[in-house]
Amino acid sequence: MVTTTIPHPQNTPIQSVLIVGNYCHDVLLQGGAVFAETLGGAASFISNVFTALSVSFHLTSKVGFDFKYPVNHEPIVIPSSKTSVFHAYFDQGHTENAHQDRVLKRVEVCDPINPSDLPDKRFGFGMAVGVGGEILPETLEKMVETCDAVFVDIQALIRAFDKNDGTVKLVRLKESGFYHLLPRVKFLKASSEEALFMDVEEVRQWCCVVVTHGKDGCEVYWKDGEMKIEPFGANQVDPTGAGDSFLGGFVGGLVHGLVVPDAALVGNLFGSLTVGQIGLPKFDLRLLQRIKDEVQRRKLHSTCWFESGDDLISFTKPAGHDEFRASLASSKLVSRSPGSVEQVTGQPKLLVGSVYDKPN
Ligand SMILES: Nc1ncnc2c1ncn2[C@@H]1O[C@H](COP(=O)(O)OP(=O)(O)O)[C@@H](O)[C@H]1O
Ligand SMILES: O=P([O-])([O-])O[C@@H]1[C@@H](O)[C@H](O)[C@@H](O)[C@H](O)[C@@H]1O
Repeated sequence: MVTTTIPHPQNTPIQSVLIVGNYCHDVLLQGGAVFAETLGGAASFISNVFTALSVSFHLTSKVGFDFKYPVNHEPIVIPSSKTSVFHAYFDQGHTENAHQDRVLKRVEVCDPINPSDLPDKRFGFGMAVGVGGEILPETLEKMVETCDAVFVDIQALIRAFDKNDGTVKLVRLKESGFYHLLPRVKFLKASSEEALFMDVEEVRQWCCVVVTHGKDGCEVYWKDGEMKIEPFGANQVDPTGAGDSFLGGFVGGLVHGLVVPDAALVGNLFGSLTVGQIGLPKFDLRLLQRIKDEVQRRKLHSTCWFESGDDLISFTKPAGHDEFRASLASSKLVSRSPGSVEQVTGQPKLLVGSVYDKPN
């Protein structure tokens, strides 16, 4: 079995998670018209998945006086600031330096998250998941000091914003001001577009790199190997938040004691559930119960991170991985009925009936 020396947090069975990143308002546009307004930000998509998976967490997030969505985990409200707002344009085609299927513009920006905004306590897991440049190098530094295992979404590190219209551009990870911290980070997640802005071969020597590939699932790279994790099918109507929900499912799976390949399947599952809906997804309660049951069953049958007691995480697909995938896939088949749907935070507001269909 291939293993690597990632210590498991504090040898305690139940892990607490710190999520750091601002909520935002998302406005989705197509053909010059707004078709939906929703709560956004990686923090909101990840909280949604954690609540679905019964993972408890602390969230540090900032919004302005105009924040308009009810949420279960209250953000810090900055009275002198507006909430960050992103406009997502789905019909401007491919650009060299941005997400392939949408052009994002940050049109309002809330305050950054400073080290002093973080709670003064230790966490098993920390997640640096900014969307609008709100995570500062010193904030990530405090996270690596106070969290046993830090997970970073590369978008928190490499986004730059056009001075005139806020268009999101990407800068190379090496020039981001965060590079020196990577040896202290445990997992770095990037979409395939974002991965072009880093040297995967170099970074995987320091931390595990997870690259997501949309409908094709994801790939995990670590020092001594790599593996592809199969996707789940989906009827995509809105790609927003797929990567965030993937990360929520992945970390949620690890928190529940799954090994990396199995947790990445849970990530793929939540990514696929997210693209099937506009904005923050609602999850069918029976589907969630099936997923949680499968995760518990799987945990009992694999050598789990927290219970192995040897401080090692296995990156090899354990026996039964394909069966676990099949059982998760079949859990998607449970039918939806009125009253069985859960959504933990803000509802999207649909302004016109049509939805965006991502070209594959
Ligand atoms: N069309 C799709 N069908 C099935 N799964 C998808 C689809 N799009 C995304 N996913 C899932 O969500 C994950 C993240 O999506 P991706 O588009 O790579 O991220 P991002 O939203 O950051 O660009 C993928 O690895 C995959 O598991
Ligand atoms: O779609 P995805 O890349 O996973 O994540 C998205 C961010 O890129 C975007 O800035 C934000 O406005 C969305 O709400 C969502 O968080």
